[in-house]
Amino acid sequence: MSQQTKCQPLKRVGLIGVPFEKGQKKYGVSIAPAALRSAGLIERLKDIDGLDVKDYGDIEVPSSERPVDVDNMAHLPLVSACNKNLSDKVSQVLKDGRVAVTIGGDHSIGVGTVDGHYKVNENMILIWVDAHADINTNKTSESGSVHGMPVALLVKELSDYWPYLPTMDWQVPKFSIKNLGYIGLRSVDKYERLAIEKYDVPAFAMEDIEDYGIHKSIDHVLQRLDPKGNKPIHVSFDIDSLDSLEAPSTGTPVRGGLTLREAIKLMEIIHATGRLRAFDLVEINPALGNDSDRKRTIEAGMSVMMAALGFSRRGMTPRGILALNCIFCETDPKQNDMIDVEKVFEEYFSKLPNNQSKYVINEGISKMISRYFDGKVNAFPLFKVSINIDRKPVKIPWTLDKADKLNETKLKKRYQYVKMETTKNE
Ligand SMILES: NC(=[NH2+])NCCC[C@H](N)C(=O)O
Repeated sequence: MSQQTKCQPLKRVGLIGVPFEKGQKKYGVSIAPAALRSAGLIERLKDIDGLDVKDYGDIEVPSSERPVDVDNMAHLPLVSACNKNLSDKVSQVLKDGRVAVTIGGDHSIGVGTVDGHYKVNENMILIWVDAHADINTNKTSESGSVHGMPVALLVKELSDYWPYLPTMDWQVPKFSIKNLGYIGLRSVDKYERLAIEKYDVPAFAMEDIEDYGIHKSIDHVLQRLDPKGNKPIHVSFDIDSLDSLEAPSTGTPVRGGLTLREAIKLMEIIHATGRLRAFDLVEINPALGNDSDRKRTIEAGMSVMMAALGFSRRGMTPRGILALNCIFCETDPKQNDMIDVEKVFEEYFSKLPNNQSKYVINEGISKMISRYFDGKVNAFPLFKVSINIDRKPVKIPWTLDKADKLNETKLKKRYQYVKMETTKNE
C-alpha cells in the first residue's frame, strides 16, 4: 500500500480538445477529440459520481506556417503556436479550480499542457506514461517529429542541448527533470536512454513492470518524486503505452505494452492520491486500423481517463450515499455472539457530521455483516435494513440482500437478540 498521504480528489474537471497532428507524420490523430466526444466521452464522465464536467471546447489550431530555419524538427511553428494556445487554456482551467483534462492530438501537445500546468503549480510532478521516452532533441531524433521531443523541450536541464528555436520564445523550460517519472517504456532511443540515466529519472520500463507489478512501480515513482505526497500530479498518457493489441489505432504502436487492466489500475492509484491536477490523453488515431481497432482504442482511452477521474470498477453507490470503512473492525464478532450491535452503530453514527447522509453502503461493511452472520447474509446496495435488538428497532441504514435469502430460523437461534428485515431503499 502506498505511504502517500491522501487528500480528497478534485471533483471538477475541465475538458480541452486539441485537434493537432503536426508533431508526427500520419493523418488522423487530429480527429481524436471529435471521435471521443461522439463516442460519448462527456456523458460517460458526467456519469462518474459527483463529477462536475465542463467542456472548454477545442483549442484553435493554426494550419499555415512560415518555415523556420531549424534542422530536423518538422512543423515547429505550428507545434509552437498550438502549444502556446494550449498552455494558456490549461492554466485557465486550473485557475478555474478544475482538473485540466486534455485530449490530443499527438504527444507534442505535452509541451503546452505541462507548460500551462507548471505556470500554475510550480511544484507539480510529471508522470509520462508511454512506450517512448519522447526526450529527443532535434539533434538526437531519428524521425524529426516533435512528438518524440516534448520532454526535452520542457525540462530545464536539457535546454542547453537545443539550438535557438524561433517561434518558441513564449516557452521557457523551467520544469526540472527531477520531477519527472516514466511508466511503460519499451522503445527508447540511444540518446534518450543516456538522458534518463544521466539524470537518474525513475523510469519503469515494461521489464520493470513485469518484475514489480504496476502497483509497486507507480508507488515507487511517486515516492521518489514526492516522498511527502503533497505535490500536484500531471499524467501525460500516450495511448501507445498500452499494448498494441489493446490500442491498435495509434501512429507508433509497440507490442508488449501495458494491459488495459494495468493502465486502469495505474490511474485508479493516481486518482486515489487526490492530487491529480492534469491528465493528457494523446496519440489515439481513429484513422488507423479497421472499425474494431478504432472502437477498441477509443474505448481503452476512455476507460483509462475514467479511472483517472474516479470511475470505480467496483461500481458506484447512488449519490448522497456515504462511503465509509468497516465499523466492526475493532471487535471480532466471532469472539462474542452478544456483541452490542446497537452500541457499535450508535458510536459510529454519532461521529457522522450532521450534513452527511446516513445511508451507508460500503463493501467493507458488507463483508463484516456477512462475517457476523456466518456468511449467510450478503450486503447489497439498494436495500435498506432495520434490525431489532431486544425488540427495540434499531434503524440501520445499510443495505442487505433480499430477505428470502436469509435463513431466518437459524439466524434467530444463534443470534437471539437480532431480528432482521429488509426494505427497499427509497
Ligand atoms: N509520442 C510518441 N508516439 N512518440 C514516438 C517517438 C518515436 C521516436 N522515439 C521518435 O523520436 O521519433
